[in-house]
Amino acid sequence: MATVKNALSTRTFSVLATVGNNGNCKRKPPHVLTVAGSDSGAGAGIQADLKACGSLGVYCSSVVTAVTAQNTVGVQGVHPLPEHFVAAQLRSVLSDMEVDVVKTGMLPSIGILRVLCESLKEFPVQALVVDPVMVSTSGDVLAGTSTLDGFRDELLPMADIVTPNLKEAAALLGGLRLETVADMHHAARCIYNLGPKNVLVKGGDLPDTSDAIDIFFDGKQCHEFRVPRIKTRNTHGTGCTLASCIAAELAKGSSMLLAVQEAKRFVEGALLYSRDMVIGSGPQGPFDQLYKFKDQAFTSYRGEHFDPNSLFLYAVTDWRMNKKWGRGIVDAVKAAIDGGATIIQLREKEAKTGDFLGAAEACKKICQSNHVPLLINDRVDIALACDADGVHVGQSDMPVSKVRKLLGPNKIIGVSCKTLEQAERAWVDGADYIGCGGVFPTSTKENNITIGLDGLKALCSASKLPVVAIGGIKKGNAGSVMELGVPNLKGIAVVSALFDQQCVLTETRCLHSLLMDISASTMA
Ligand SMILES: Cc1ncc(COP(=O)(O)OP(=O)(O)O)c(N)n1
Ligand SMILES: Cc1nc(C(=O)O)sc1CCOP(=O)(O)O
Ligand SMILES: [Mg+2]
Repeated sequence: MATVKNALSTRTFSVLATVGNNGNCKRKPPHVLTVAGSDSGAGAGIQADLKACGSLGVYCSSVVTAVTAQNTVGVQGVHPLPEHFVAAQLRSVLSDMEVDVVKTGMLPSIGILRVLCESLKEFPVQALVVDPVMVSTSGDVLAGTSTLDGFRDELLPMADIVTPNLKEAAALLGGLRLETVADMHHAARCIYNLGPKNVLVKGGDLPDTSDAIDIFFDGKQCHEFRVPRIKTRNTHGTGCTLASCIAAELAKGSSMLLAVQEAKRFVEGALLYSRDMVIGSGPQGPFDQLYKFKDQAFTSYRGEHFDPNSLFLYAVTDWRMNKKWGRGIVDAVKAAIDGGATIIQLREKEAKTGDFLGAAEACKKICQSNHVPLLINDRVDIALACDADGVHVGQSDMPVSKVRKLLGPNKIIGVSCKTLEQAERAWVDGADYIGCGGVFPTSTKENNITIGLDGLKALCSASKLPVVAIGGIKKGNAGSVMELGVPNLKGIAVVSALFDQQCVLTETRCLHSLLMDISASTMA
């Protein structure tokens, strides 16, 4: 199984800037066209696609292939549109509107499927995402057997990714039994042989698993995505939403693997937010694809207020060390920033409240003028009083959910985690990043448990949040941490390596340039 390279995630948005007649700069937003059925209940189909793409900041046009009558009980009726009118819609949009990515959902007849293939040949797009909708999550059949042949022989060979659930994967493979994760790996490879460039087999229906497991195969490597299953009745439309999000991320310029990861994060977030929502009386409810607009606090970590790259060189102050070397906290912070620290945490365990606040206010000014975020360790009151950028808490400090309530959606919250359960909780509770350690033994924090490089690696691989490594890290071993190359590991947090030293400026400069060299060589 492959590890995901910790690529710098700056996205190249598909934005075409042109100068209009009046001299104004015009902007072409990333554009997904969904070709799918209408769901009267608005949980799935065209309605889900529009909401998901809109939430991700992508323009979404729509070609309706069928109108369905459905609700939380099931599908009461399907009314396919005439082929010539599906063709007319496709021509209208594709000939005029500079579509980046086409995403397909319900294609209710082989005729409609062929009309789509012809249109795509006439108007090629950057990527084609095929959600081979055949059976709804409620078990209702949405595409006949003739369409199955069309998927296999005509549409899949054109697809950049196909995203079958277990039933659809089984149908595409002639009724193959898919009951285990090993079966899913096998299915992903077999479907790949039908012609798509990438395959995502979704294991949401896999029996006897507490995790939701998906298998992604890009023709070379199989990636296994495992997340704890979210217990909710509101899962109608997950397939449509996932495929739309993949399409939206591709339209924004993501690589396929990152698009899939981001799409999965979006769906998980939406399910979590909507898990207790009650709409309709049937067995399967919709979830809220617009959740990001509803509860800022819930989704704060995805907001604009935090750039995970700021974790690159994270300086954590220590009152005793600064005293030992005869300098004040404000001078120490200034030197760390001048040397290249990308984020500062004031960890002043022994300071009196008044002194701490005074120092925090002075540091805030320096940090602000250097565009470096300032966090406060443990003390939410001090953070509020000095309007710091955020707070770092541990497992025995104030819980993240409470800190979020107090600080609001636009502040940064970091939380220390040593286990995968803690990391999952951090995400659910709305933290922005995880501090993971002790990577090595440290004398700065008493009785700290060392989890080692292996513990760090396991946590980073499972985490949905960016991670900064901490504990005993210094020039001599920083390379071994960053060269792990694990997803989500964004930097190192250090105390004694900067502050238990004669010259904070020199030590910070030195560590910063070492980190730059490492990231240049790992990206090469
Ligand atoms: C970046 C970062 N990671 C971990 C910690 C430790 O926080 P905590 O577990 O609350 O321990 P104390 O720092 O409060 O002793 C941290 N401070 N920063
Ligand atoms: C504050 C802190 N937290 C840790 C954790 O494992 O969560 S280790 C640690 C101390 C880090 O100091 P130094 O860089 O001097 O080893
Ligand atoms: Mg603490």
